[in-house]
Order: sequence, then structure tokens, then C-alpha cells
Amino acid sequence: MSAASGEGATAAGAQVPRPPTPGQASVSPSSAVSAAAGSVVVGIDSSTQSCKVVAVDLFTGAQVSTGSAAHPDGTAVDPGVWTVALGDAWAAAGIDALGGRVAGVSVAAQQHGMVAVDSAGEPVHDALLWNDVRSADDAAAMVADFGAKAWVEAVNVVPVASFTLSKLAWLARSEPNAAARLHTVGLPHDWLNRQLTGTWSTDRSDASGTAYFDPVANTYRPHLLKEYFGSVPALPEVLAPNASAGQLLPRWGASSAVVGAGMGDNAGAALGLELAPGEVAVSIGTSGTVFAVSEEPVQDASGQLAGFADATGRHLPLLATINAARVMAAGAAMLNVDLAEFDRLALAAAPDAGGLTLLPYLDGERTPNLPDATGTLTGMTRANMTPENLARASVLAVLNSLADALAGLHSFGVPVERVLLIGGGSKSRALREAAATVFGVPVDVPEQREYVALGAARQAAWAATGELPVWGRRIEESFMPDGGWGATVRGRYSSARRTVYGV
Ligand SMILES: Nc1ncnc2c1ncn2[C@@H]1O[C@H](COP(=O)(O)OP(=O)(O)O)[C@@H](O)[C@H]1O
Ligand SMILES: O=C(CO)[C@@H](O)[C@H](O)COP(=O)(O)O
Repeated sequence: MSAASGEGATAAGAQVPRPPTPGQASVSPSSAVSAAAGSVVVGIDSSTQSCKVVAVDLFTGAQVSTGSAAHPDGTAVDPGVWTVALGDAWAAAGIDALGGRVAGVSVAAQQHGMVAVDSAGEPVHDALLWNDVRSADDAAAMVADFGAKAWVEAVNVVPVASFTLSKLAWLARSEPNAAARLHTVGLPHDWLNRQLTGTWSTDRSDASGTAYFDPVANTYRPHLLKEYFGSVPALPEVLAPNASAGQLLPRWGASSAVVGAGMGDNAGAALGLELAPGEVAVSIGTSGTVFAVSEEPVQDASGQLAGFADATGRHLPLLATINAARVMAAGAAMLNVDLAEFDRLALAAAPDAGGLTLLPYLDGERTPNLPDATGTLTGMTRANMTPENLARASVLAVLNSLADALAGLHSFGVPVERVLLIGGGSKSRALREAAATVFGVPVDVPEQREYVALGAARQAAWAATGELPVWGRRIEESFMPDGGWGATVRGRYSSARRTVYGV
């Protein structure tokens, strides 16, 4: 851990070797520094709803074992629950039994969460997660004070409630006693790095979601902490993407393993997908995210697009929504059916849900920036109020909100010609089959894998062997835009959004 004491504390991300291009196999048993045939690497995805642990073969990326454990519901949690869930998922995946075969471990985790601890390492407050909107007023005040353009120049994002600095500003304003005890601030993956190695560390991708790290100059911006939190806490060292965060502590069993730098979950998905510049991914998990890998930073002073870093030394322009897969889960709960039956209902409805249109902002929203928004159902008639149409409207709502995000990405010069669709929500057949038509571009669905955990495993291989492996990806299904109903549905959605929220 390093206490950033002045402007310009540089991060190791600046001297990052370029990753190999897809198709170039880059790890072979003979070239591996510390790995033998039969070696495995372990990727961890500590996401909003659960922790997933995946062990894969170091040389092929083939899955060896997997385990998961649930996280509690809520947008503010004790970080200790992530450690417990990791232990449970680790045990469920049988990592202990793999013993000396484990060459490396890396963590990818939900971005932005404020992990604030005292000098003894104990949380001074529950961690506020990316989808906690209590800091919306603080974010707005920070933008009004410093100016959106200045924010983009300093850290390549414009603050919204999700970002760590907005949460710290809320803590200083609302919980001054807790803020006074704060010694170190980190992110969910930094917290887990500490559980695995005994020391705090982070990487450039996750640091880029704090709003006090500049991913263009690769440096912390402590003056922003001083200005909006009131002091500069100790900050985890920002490790290069191929660096080691330390040796795995003996309590985790596989003690010969090296721990990689880790990353934010979207950077993890990009690494797991082997996403190349020119490709766009849409992830439908708790959050909906739309992102691409880019050689150059992408800047947006409107704040819609976040100019994050990826986990290879490049950039990761991204737009995120708060309401994604859980909109379908909420719809299923309301109809008192499980997700399989909900899918069947959505598939049985007319393509345009008979005119029912849902704005899915059930938990407030970030894209568009409407933290206090709620959902709205429009276009109801006596004829269209059926369970089938309601299920279909929920599916279309998720896709429409991500189509808005894709349009945002495109408007900042990122080509959107084809989309890779991942995340738990992409298991819905109704959603997969409608996605290309609502997005207006072809959609590829890769085989169902935990891409965030896979990306973490790939980074672990990089840290363990010195080379980033290329494992390839397999497309399971592809869809083309189909029929004029897509434009109708997009038009109704945009019109409802403008009418209800004026955006
Ligand atoms: N068949 C399905 N239809 C709709 N949603 C689904 C389906 N299967 C899983 N999900 C949803 O996917 C989400 C979990 O996806 P995941 O990508 O693991 O999210 P996260 O990484 O945010 O935890 C849950 O909200 C779950 O309800
Ligand atoms: O806030 C963001 C990205 O900016 C979210 O992507 C979170 O990183 C968590 O997402 P899940 O993977 O848990 O859905």
C-alpha cells in the first residue's frame, strides 16, 4: 500500500507490455516460467450478487472446476461478507484439492464500491456499492463545483453516484465520525487482494473507476480527495496488469500460487472474451454494461460514457445501467413464475409486447443519469394487459435501455457493428432472440462461461508465466436484426423516456 502524498504518484500501468493479438498462441509448457503440464489458474468474480471461482487449465483455458456462493442483497454491505463468500466458493470449486497444481490466482470484482477501513483494517462503514445512489447529490455538487470538462481532463470520468469519490464525499458529509477514522480506502477487488496476500493493491482498470485516478496519465489525483473528502487516505498501489500482487497466503491452501494484480469486473469480462479493438460487448448481469477496448482514451464531458482503463494497458470506454437482469427477475416475481416460465411467457407474446412499454429504472438509473427515477409502464390497454406482454415488455425494457447505451458509445466514435452478448441475463432465450432487432446490429452469443472469472484466470496465467495466454472463444449462436418491429419498439421507448423524464 502506498499513501499517495502528492500529485503525480505514478502507477505501474504506464509500462505495460502489449498483449498478444487473438489467434497468436502465447503460452506453451516449455515457455512457462513456473508452470508444468496439469497446472491450473484460478479466476475469481466477486460480483454484486455472488462470488464465482473458476479453475481452468493454464494452457488451454478449459474448465477444471467451478464453485459459487451468494452475496447478501442490498447496496451497502460489510466487506467481510465477500471474504466469507470467497471462502465458500473456493471450497465449492475444490481449489484446496488442486494444491500445488495452482500456478496463479486473480480477482475481478464489482467496480467502484467504497471500502473504507481504519488503521486496524476494520471497516469504518459498510461498503457502499456501485448501485447505491445515496451519493447522487454529492456527485452533482462535485460536477457543479469543478466543472464536467475539468473532471474529464483530471480523471476521464464525470462523477455520478456510482463512483468511489462521490461515496467518500457522502461519508465526509453524512458520517463525519466514520470519515475521521478512515485510514485506507480501496475497492472490492483491492480488499480481496489483501485477504489473499496480506497487502492492499489494485490495478489500473479498477482505479480508473474511483474518480481520483487518471487512466490517461496513470496517476492518482490526490488533490481531488483532499478537495471532496477533506484529506488523502492511504491508497493501494496500482500494479501493472502482468504484475504479481504477492504470494497466496497459506490459509488458502495452494501456497505456491502467485496472485495477479486483479481488475474491475468489466475489464475482466473484456480479458475473458479476448475482446479486440473494434469489438463491442454487452453484459447483462446485475448491471447492464456496454464497452469496447480502445487504444486511445475516449472522452465524454456529458458524463454518459466513462473513460475507464482495461486490464492490458489500453482503455475501456463504457456505459453502465443499474437495471438489467433483475428487471426480468422482478417481472417474474410479480407474475409469480420462475425465470424459465417467464421466458416462455415472453416468447409467447407479440414481438412488440402488444404496445406495452416499460422504462426499467426500478432502482434509480445511471444511464441516463436519473438516480431518483422509478420504473414506468405505458401503452396499457384492456387488450394488452396479459402476463405474456408484461414479460415481453420487461425483456424489451432491458434491451431498449442497453440500445440507448450502445447509441451513446457509438456517438463518441466507437464503432458498433456487431455485439457480443454475455452475462446471466443472456441465458434468457426471449432476450437473445430479440437483442439484434432492438440493437439494430448482429449479435453473437459466446458459449455460456463466466467471462469475468475467465478473464481473471487469464491474468493469473500472465502473472504466473510472464505471458498472456490466448485461449480463444467459441460463439454459440448468432442473430441478425429481424423485422420492422425493432424500430417501432425503439420509437415507443424513446418517446416514453422523453415524455416521463425529458431525456
Ligand atoms: N434464464 C434467465 N433469464 C433471465 N435472467 C436470468 C436467467 N438466468 C440468470 N439470470 C439472471 O442473471 C443475473 C446474474 O447474472 P450475472 O452475470 O452472474 O450477474 P452478476 O455478475 O451481476 O452477479 C441474475 O439477476 C439472474 O436472475
Ligand atoms: O458499476 C459498474 C461498472 O461501471 C458495474 O459493472 C459493477 O462493476 C457491477 O456489476 P455486476 O457485474 O455485478 O453486474
